[in-house]
Amino acid sequence: MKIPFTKMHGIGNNYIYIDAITHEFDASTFNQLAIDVSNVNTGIGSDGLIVIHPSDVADVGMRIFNKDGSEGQSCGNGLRCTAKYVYENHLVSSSVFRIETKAGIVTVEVYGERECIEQVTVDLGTPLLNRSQIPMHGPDDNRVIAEEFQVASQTLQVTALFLGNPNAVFFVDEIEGAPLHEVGAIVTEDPRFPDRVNVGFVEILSRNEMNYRVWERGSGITEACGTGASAAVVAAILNGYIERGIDVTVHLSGGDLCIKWADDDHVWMTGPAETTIQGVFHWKRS
Ligand SMILES: N[C@@H](CCC[C@H](N)C(=O)O)C(=O)O
Repeated sequence: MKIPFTKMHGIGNNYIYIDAITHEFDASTFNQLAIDVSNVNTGIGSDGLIVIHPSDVADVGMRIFNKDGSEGQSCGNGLRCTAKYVYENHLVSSSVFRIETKAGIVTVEVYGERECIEQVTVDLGTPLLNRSQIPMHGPDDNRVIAEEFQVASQTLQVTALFLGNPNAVFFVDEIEGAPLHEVGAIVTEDPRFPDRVNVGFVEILSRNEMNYRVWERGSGITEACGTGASAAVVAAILNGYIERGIDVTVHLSGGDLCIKWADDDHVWMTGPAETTIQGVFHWKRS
């Protein structure tokens, strides 16, 4: 089967994009297709698959499938790339438009020439802070802020919230020593998070700057996670490290994002989107 695709990335978080507005695909194959395109040896190599599809409730729709074939609810870097793709390909007319995701409808704004969008702002909406909304098991339905959290033999402090996807955030003294493998790989599968979780590590650099690294649910370590970095800014504000309502620069392995938790409760993320390859994947279904 021949699958036309575009490979795009947002600060290194790379996905294979298929356009289900222009082409027809069998939606029941998306989980397996994500596994197969992500394989660097027998596929294309990516952090997963993003399907751009028609929407009845917004201008376009987007679905995100991780490397292991599981479906996430949203994707911050993927939303910026989807916005670039649909605007450059004249699938929307205005530079401000709405994208449907499994986590709700988000508004995006693209900046640049019609054929060459470079930066995109995404209104990721309102973070969900109560335990049951993350979801996370526990004794009550309060917010999870610097809560003691046992991982193997260590006692850590976790701040958890839902912003597009479930996120657990740990603050560390130095990002280079962040235990991505030792803690990230374990916590993402921890039964206290019934839907699994994205695991982020944050080093606070100043009142408006932080380093962030991530172990993504379903994909492992990636160069960047837009919803995760946005959740990390909210977590830093909840812990009193950063003030609300200001632009925060988040340094990720693949580049920087500008993120603000505004006074109206919405979280705004701005960053680049890039196209790297267009082609046809010759898919031998496994
Ligand atoms: N990389 C993404 C998030 C992708 C989904 C995530 N792994 C999940 O399943 O929750 C981003 O940029 O937000």
